[in-house]
Amino acid sequence: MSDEQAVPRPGELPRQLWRLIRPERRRLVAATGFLVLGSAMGLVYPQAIRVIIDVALQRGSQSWVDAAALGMLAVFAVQGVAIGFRHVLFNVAGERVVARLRESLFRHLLQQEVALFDALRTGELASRLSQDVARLSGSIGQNLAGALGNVLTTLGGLALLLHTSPALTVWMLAVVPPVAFGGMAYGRRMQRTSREVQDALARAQAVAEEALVGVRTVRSFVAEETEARRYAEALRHALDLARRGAVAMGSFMALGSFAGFAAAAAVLWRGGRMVVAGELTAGALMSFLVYTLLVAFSLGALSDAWAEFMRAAGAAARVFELLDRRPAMAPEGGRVPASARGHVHLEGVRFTYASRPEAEVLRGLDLTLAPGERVALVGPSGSGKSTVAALLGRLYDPDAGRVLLDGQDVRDLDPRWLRRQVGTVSQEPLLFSGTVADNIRYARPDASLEEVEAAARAANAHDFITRFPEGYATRVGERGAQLSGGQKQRIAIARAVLKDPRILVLDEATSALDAESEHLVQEALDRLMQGRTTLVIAHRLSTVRGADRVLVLEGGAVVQSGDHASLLGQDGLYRRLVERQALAL
Ligand SMILES: Nc1ncnc2c1ncn2[C@@H]1O[C@H](COP(=O)(O)OP(=O)(O)OP(=O)(O)O)[C@@H](O)[C@H]1O
Repeated sequence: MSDEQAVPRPGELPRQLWRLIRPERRRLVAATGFLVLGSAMGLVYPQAIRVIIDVALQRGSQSWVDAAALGMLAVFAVQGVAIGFRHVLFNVAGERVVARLRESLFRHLLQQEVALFDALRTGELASRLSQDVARLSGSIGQNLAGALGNVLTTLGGLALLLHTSPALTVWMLAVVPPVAFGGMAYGRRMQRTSREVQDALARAQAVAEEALVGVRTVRSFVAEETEARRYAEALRHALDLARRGAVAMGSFMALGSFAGFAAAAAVLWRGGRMVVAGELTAGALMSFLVYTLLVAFSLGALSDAWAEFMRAAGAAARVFELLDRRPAMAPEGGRVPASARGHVHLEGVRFTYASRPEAEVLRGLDLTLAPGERVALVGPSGSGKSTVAALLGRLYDPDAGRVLLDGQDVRDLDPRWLRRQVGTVSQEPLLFSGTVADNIRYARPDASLEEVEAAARAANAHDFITRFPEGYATRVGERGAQLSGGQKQRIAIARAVLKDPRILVLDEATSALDAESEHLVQEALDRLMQGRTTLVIAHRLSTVRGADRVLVLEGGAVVQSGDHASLLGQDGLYRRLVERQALAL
């Protein structure tokens, strides 16, 4: 999804935006009031200049000068207050809209089917949450306010110019706007050049980083000189671009400054002649010049704001596209049986990951788990074991065939209810930053501390948790970084105990724990499996020995089934796997 190309469908964006902005309408109306007031004050003060020059100076009256100056001060004071309120109100409204947008986007993202996350890069999703939304926030808050102010100043300024002298206004309009727009267009080109320089520098940095991170490899291949040359080359490219940019900028500054002052001189020349001819007062000419500057700056700022709006529209389109997306798998709704017995049946299941359409993973898989039965799934790497587990929790739907729980197609059941019946303990359990208790409670946020402790006891985790100085309130660090592998696993088991599902999917850890830890984890798992239908993706001989039945998976289908002893007696894949000590590796 490339930048700046996604353009919203007409009519769509305003409606979606309005829904988000609506709650801020009072604040925005007040902000607009202050905006109008501020802009009006900006347009009033040149009148004071006119009064000072035309009336006060000609009459030689000190008191008129004083009055005009005081009047100007009052105008600036009001303008200052208006600018302050405008800024606060627009920004707060903008930030509130953006927070609302971020929240609903995040909520909506979490509702999407898992397959979407396989296809999209996480970085891209995170960038929508942060950068795209931030770009929108800039537009809604400051930019919109600024642009509106500039429109008002331009229109008001033009009206006052026409009022002061229509003839001079026509003259001014022929000279000033082309210079203002020309300057802005050029400025944007300069921005592009400076972005190119940034990109070139970033590429040079990537070269340096690669070499520094891999300094051991560089050293052992005596490639220091090669790397230095690569870096120098990348730098030279950036330097070339920067030099060209500097020359362009220099000529722009020369030309721009000349054009700007020449335009002012042209207006002054024409106006001066009118003053000499008695068609205009000196004060009117001065205020005319000030209005001209105001209009020129506002026009320039407007064309900048326009460019920013176009970028924001692109960002908005990407954000709203996601916000509009309906999950391919409804997140809730469907039958809610009173209880589950735990009979699982997969019938002729075929499945291909949408993100990998060329490789069919499951090819007509049949599998039955009786209530309370403990079944081990083994097979070579990539044979689809984890995929079977994912289908049980309905993270994906099969392309053909059915997954049945107690004889009912899982697609007819409420997914939230279904997922409460299926508990998973994976190889590398993911803990969230927070306390130990928070992590165990993840299964049931309303569980009492007693229940959390009971679950931890059942998972052989209570002892090590209470040995921490802060016990259950110990923070585990991001992704549980402050815990050992065995501790993380036991917390994950405690989580599953608390969830108390009818069906259990265990993905046995491949990385070996030390014997003591291994024993504690195994004991906890045995306790957890009691009375539950269990599917273990097995990696250890001890696990398959303890299973009621072993299923051997190959090429996306069950090729052998039976208990350990009988399978070992057959000349087949199972025996080869056991001989190679590679049940599932
Ligand atoms: N999210 C995904 N998107 C696309 N392809 C996937 C995805 N997950 C797994 N696959 C592919 O599907 C096939 C089966 O993967 P699966 O993880 O089910 O195998 P496995 O038997 O559990 O393997 P292992 O023992 O190595 O964990 C593999 O070829 C894998 O590359």
